Amino acid sequence: MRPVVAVTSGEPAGVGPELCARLAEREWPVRPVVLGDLGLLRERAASSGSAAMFQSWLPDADVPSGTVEVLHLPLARPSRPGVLDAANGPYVLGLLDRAISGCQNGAFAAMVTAPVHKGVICESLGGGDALPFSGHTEYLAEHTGTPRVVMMLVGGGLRVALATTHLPLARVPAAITQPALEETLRIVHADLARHFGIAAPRILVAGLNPHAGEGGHMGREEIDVIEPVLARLRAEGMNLTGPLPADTLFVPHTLAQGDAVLAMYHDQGLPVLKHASFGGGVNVTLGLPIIRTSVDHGTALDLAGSGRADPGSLFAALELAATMLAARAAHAAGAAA
Ligand SMILES: NC(=O)C1=CN([C@@H]2O[C@H](COP(=O)(O)OP(=O)(O)OC[C@H]3O[C@@H](n4cnc5c(N)ncnc54)[C@H](O)[C@@H]3O)[C@@H](O)[C@H]2O)C=CC1
Ligand SMILES: NCC(=O)COP(=O)(O)O
Repeated sequence: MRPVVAVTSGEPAGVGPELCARLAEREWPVRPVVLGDLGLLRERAASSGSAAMFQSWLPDADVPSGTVEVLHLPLARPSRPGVLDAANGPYVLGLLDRAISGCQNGAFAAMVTAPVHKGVICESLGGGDALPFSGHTEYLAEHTGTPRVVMMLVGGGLRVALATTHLPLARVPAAITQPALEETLRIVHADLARHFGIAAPRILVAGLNPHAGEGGHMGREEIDVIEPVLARLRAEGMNLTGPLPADTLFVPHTLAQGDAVLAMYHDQGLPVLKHASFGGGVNVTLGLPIIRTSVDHGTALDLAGSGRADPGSLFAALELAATMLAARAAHAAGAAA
């Protein structure tokens, strides 16, 4: 029996629904079940030229090839491609809630997420200028009761984890405290072993400031925060290199010396990753009690309904969820032996 993986179809006005229809094009090592409005999925498949067939998910039913299994959850209002509607914000969050509860009660082995639109969800929550929804990562942490999680993107031969995620740049330095950085590194270390089969991970840690602070002349976070944490964790046996100047960390010679990079903030690490792998990269949430992977791109409202959106990242996200499930089982078996 293949493990059942929930695939949330995301923002209904974006490319998520049509990309989910394209899961019908392949056989998968896991059994994907798309969470979304069945009518919407049919309509977007048709408008984007997909020949996918759809069937309601019944755990014991057989599925002909070329068919997408769907757990139908109804839209609040009909959706047009490229046109956001805050009335559907609760629908999008409802997809996530259903996937989370299914992972927690054992119905699903993992979840994969198609893109959501953070702005329209904030609007639907009446956020004003506040940010009541800043991303799947933070939402999953809150809704699984996990105090800290880590966003890591995988692609183009790279693994790039982030010490901070969706935060205004001005708030980044204050968020990089010794306890936060220490917890983040522990999560990256543990999950590279648990979910990626890397027994003794080598982690390259970026500095925050240009030239990693130039010995304190261009900022002191490296001296006051990062170095003491690295020293403490090295004493426990972790293989950590840094703080490294971020501008040269991503040269091939340096990257070859690590299994993953820890960047200090979103736009320090992700542009490099997306340059190397856009369309085939995967976003993984480390530190959760469940396995969650996601596409590396957003809602692409400009492409919705056109059939021109590339499904490569969604396909890679599903493949990686399957690989992580296998690695987790092997790790657990090793620990029990
Ligand atoms: N996993 C998620 O839920 C993510 C959600 N977002 C959200 O998506 C919304 C739009 O973000 P943008 O910055 O405009 O990024 P975007 O990724 O939606 O679009 C950037 C450019 O990439 C293109 N693109 C995106 N996906 C593509 C695909 N599958 N195939 C071909 N081309 C593709 C778009 O057409 C556009 O030109 C925002 O609300 C953002 O927060 C962004 C990244 C990830
Ligand atoms: N830049 C990554 C992104 O926006 C996706 O974040 P999340 O929704 O997976 O938390």
